[in-house]
Amino acid sequence: MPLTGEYEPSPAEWVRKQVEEYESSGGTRGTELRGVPVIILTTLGVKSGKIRKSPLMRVEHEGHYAAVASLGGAPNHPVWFHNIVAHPQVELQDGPIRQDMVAREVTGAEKALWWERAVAAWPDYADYQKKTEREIPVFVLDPV
Ligand SMILES: C[C@H](OP(=O)(O)OC[C@@H](O)[C@@H](O)[C@@H](O)Cn1c2nc(=O)[nH]c(=O)c-2cc2ccc(O)cc21)C(=O)N[C@@H](CCC(=O)N[C@@H](CCC(=O)O)C(=O)O)C(=O)O
Repeated sequence: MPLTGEYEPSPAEWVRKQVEEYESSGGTRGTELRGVPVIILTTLGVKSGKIRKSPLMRVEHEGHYAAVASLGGAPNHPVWFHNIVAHPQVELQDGPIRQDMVAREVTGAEKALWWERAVAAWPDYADYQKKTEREIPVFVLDPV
């Protein structure tokens, strides 16, 4: 069931612009970062109830995706982390395809497997983890 509510664009201009280009082109433009594929994760704001959209690096395996709450290795989680924890029903756009997903945080061996996939897709993730004491959370998004 697609998320409904008022969309609140990101206060970060580069993020807002990427979402705008991605969506207005039907997922044919604005779909990369430095030549690497990006997806759009839509979450429900845990406080505002508004629709939030966060581009993330595309980490996919057999129709399942990872959402890596890296925030470039910042000491704190991205805010969308709290949205997903409170409301795991999310939407994912991968190029022209949008689908409803359910998110679950992974730990242990499953996290290690997805972390390997994430670093293979975007090696900077390994640098981000080295930069911070915070253990970067990984969510797996399973199709509904
Ligand atoms: C700036 C902040 O964004 P954030 O949710 O912390 O997410 C920060 C970033 O992770 C997010 O911008 C990502 O899209 C950045 N980003 C990546 N971020 C990542 O963490 N991982 C990635 O792989 C990644 C890739 C990527 C690729 C392209 C690109 O353009 C951006 C990319 C934000 O939107 N803050 C809002 C609030 C957002 C929100 O969800 N509020 C909740 C309240 C939540 C609460 O307060 O608990 C609500 O509405 O209820 C604000 O300050 O008004």
